[in-house]
Amino acid sequence: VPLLFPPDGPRSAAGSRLSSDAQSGLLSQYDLQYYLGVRAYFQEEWEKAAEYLEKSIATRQSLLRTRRRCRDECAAAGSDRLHRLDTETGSMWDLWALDWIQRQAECIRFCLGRAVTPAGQLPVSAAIEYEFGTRNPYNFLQFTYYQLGKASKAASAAQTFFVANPSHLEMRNNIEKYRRMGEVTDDAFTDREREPERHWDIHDSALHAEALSDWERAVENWKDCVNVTLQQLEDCRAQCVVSSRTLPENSDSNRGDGVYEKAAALSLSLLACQQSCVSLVATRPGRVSPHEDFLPTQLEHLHTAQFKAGDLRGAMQTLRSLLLFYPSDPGALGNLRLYSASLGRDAELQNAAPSLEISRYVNRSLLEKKLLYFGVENLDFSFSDPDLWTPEDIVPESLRKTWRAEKEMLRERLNEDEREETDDSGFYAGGPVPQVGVTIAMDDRSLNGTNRVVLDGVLSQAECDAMQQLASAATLAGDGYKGRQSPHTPHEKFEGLTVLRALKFSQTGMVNQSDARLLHEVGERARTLLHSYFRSPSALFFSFSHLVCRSAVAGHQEGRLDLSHPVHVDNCILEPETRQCWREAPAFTHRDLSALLYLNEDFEGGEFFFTNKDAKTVTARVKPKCGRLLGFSSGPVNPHGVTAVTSGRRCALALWFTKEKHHRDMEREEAEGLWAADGQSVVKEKTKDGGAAPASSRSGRRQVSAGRSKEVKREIRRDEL
Ligand SMILES: O=C(O)CCC(=O)C(=O)O
Ligand SMILES: [Fe+2]
Repeated sequence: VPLLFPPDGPRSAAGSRLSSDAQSGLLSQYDLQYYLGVRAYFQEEWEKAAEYLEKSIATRQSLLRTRRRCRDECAAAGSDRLHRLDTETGSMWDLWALDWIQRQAECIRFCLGRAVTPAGQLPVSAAIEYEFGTRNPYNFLQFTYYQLGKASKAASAAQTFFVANPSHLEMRNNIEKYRRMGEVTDDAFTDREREPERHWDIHDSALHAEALSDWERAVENWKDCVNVTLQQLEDCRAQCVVSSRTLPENSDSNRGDGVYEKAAALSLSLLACQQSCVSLVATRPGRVSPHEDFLPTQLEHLHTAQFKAGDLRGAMQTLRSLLLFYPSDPGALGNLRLYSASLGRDAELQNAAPSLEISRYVNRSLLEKKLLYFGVENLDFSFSDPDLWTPEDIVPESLRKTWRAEKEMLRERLNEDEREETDDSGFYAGGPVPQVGVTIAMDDRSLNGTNRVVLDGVLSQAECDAMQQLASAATLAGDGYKGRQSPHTPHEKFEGLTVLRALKFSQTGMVNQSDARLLHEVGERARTLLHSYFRSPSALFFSFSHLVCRSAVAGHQEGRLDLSHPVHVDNCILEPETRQCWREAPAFTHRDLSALLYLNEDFEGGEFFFTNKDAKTVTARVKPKCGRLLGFSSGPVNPHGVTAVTSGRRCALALWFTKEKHHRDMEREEAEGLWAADGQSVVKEKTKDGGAAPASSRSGRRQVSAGRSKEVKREIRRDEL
């Protein structure tokens, strides 16, 4: 967000610029609208935030459509100059070429000028492109609509964001919450960005039809999929040609490139942009890697479906299209021979030509690649080819050699990164454990990682029983706290109880006051132990904690393959494909230390495990049991998950700590305040670093009558919804 400063300074100027744009009826700067929306959001001016965020989305969509239209309208501009290129010789050739480009550019500029303001035609920053590419505007909109009480709109924004960010656990929780709201119907959960991704729906229907052996429908779906994919490619390519771009910078200013070198660099960068559409269109929202060989693979499927459906002519035509990508593919050639033999002398069938669209597509792509590889070899241009089918003879041998060497180096570097991984949390595991009876059961070495620990003996059996009892009592008490379906899996129920909620139950007599106090106190105990063991240089504040149980849903366990808690990192959004972890809102980025204090072992499954950043390779496992405290730094060095709980109920106190005071858990403080107001000592005392140390007393036997308790105003917090 800090990158989104408006280009023209003060707010009033920006606002008035936009309103005069609106009067002109032209499309204005969507990045400026977005900036105003985000700023209103942080100022909690929800109406205004919704207005500007929606405007920015709509303006961007119109702009993309306008560019495509202008490209189509101007496709023929100046083409009479092109004909001269074939006939003219000598020094006039380049002038005709420049003239042709000039005509095209003029046509496009004029076309855009009729629909878009001059500022709206300028390129937006990479940060804005990233925001829209990851659908972050819908993240802001979700919360904005929630604040405005527009639950259906919020649900749709949540869904739209989630489709592109499927590992975002908080948004998943939000969607679950919207689903439980009576006023939100199923069709509210629409993906608002579906249109430019509709080839995926068709793709999936085609696969579905195949699975059902419904070959007629599969043929229709695959044909449709190929066509829509080609259209999406055109839409994407149009954006390269028509949107303004900055001239490629001289990498070396002394080289003194002239106008021709600049022109070459610019047109090569346009070609590279157009080529990159292959990857963009083949990448599902929310995924990082494209489907490899997307178009040829669709043709393979289409061919099989046509054959199965008895459409030999169609199958033959599709094979010929496929051979344009892979001219010497032995499977395709073999099939072609087979068809020829069985079709006999039916001339019409034998001559089934490849699809015109595919043949145009392949030819154009080959021409572009030739130019690009020329640039790579001779002009220091860098280009990464998105296709697997590129024939070898298009790539100069010298390049192929360099690539092989680079690939090798990259592989080595990746291995090194894995080994040299460090944790920037500031923790330094290995400090003393200041409690009698507590032992270090596993450390960094035995847990195969950085800043991880397992301490045993933190709770007595009686304490574990009391806490489990508390979980059961709170479940029985109802009042909004019913075991609900887990946000992570449909095969388990999930119950969570915070200290404040336990206190309020105790005030109405539904749970024991002493148990509510115990819940608070064992959290403090865990905090002290971990603060000391991890030698935290700063204070550790509670960020959030709850008593949480996961129960297997009987009759739903057969052949289960999912996890109780999918692999994740607590303070960032893990992207296993790239091994990156995005420390960005609204992940709980302020969490520094995570802990689980386990209460029981009488269940099946439910094992905790750490993985590498690939989210696959398990590096250590921890089996829960009463009094076992697992602590680890919340950052990217510690991806983790929980295996399926297939029978029984698994309970733990989950705790997250932060080093930043302003992120401390206000709810917990509220509970402490209520206890203090009732004349009970708060079970903590301030230490010099601002943190809290546990007191020895486990007081609080007195039952408070329901009538006397003060009602606590509690709002849904941003991280809860
Ligand atoms: O329950 C556990 O063992 C781990 C839970 C967890 O990773 C989480 O809630 O973030
Ligand atoms: Fe976690």
